[in-house]
Amino acid sequence: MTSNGNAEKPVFRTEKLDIYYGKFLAVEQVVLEVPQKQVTAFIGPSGCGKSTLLRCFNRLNDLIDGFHIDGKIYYHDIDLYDSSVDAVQVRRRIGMVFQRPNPFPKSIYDNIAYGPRIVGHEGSMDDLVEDSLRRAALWDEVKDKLQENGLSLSGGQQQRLCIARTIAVKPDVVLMDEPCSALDPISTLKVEELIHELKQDYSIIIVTHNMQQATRVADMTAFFNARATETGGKRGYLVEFNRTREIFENPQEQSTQDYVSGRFG
Ligand SMILES: Nc1ncnc2c1ncn2[C@@H]1O[C@H](COP(=O)(O)OP(=O)(O)OP(=O)(O)O)[C@@H](O)[C@H]1O
Repeated sequence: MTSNGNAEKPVFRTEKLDIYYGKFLAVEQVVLEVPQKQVTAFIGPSGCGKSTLLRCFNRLNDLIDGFHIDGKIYYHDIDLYDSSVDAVQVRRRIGMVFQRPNPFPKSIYDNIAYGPRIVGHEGSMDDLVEDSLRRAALWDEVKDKLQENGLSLSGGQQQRLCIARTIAVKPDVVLMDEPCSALDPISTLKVEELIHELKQDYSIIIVTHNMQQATRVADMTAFFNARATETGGKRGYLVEFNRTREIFENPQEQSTQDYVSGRFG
């Protein structure tokens, strides 16, 4: 797997980013640089816009009526929302793993082969399927039943299948929206180990409500909060972004301290 650009440069950079659903300004003025080949966690109380921001990075919100942004998101040096950028290509380079495992109702093999077939993968599909499943630490558990339905696997295995499916199209970035929240503790640890392995090759952003998970997997952590608006709603904003250890052991803001010590949220 290759990534574009210099490893010193951020994979994403936002400039004064405002995110709207129709007239509702959901998240305001995000200024953030997400490093390459590291794990970045987004934490914060419910409704502060973590998932909204995450979905901006692969233009998944484009599918929502009324969604728009002000400001900029750069992916490497590309203005991600420029009219010349093809959102389908973006989603190929920037994959996503969701909260609930969502394998296709197809065989384990075809779950992996589906994306590469669409993009015209040349070379051995068997090798690609094996390699993707190995990288997702699932090969040994499924190698003798590749033709069985993906939905026959356990929840934790299904989530690793979804991760294998995501990396099979050789993305540059993997976005994860609470990937372990539907999993038991053992499956959660397996996925966390996998995240550690994957950061050798991919830049990863993970939304999590689990503080321990952020400390276990993330190199960098962004803490978001929401403030009340004049109209009684809530508007998210980035409070603090730093190395995970700093956020948890030496935060600069009182609200970060309160959140990471479990005093609110
Ligand atoms: N499709 C949508 N249409 C309109 N408003 C939305 C949509 N999705 C999210 N919102 C609003 O945007 C704000 C941020 O929501 P978001 O789900 O991004 O927060 P979050 O921090 O990820 O929350 P949680 O931790 O509960 O998942 C909320 O006020 C939410 O109601």
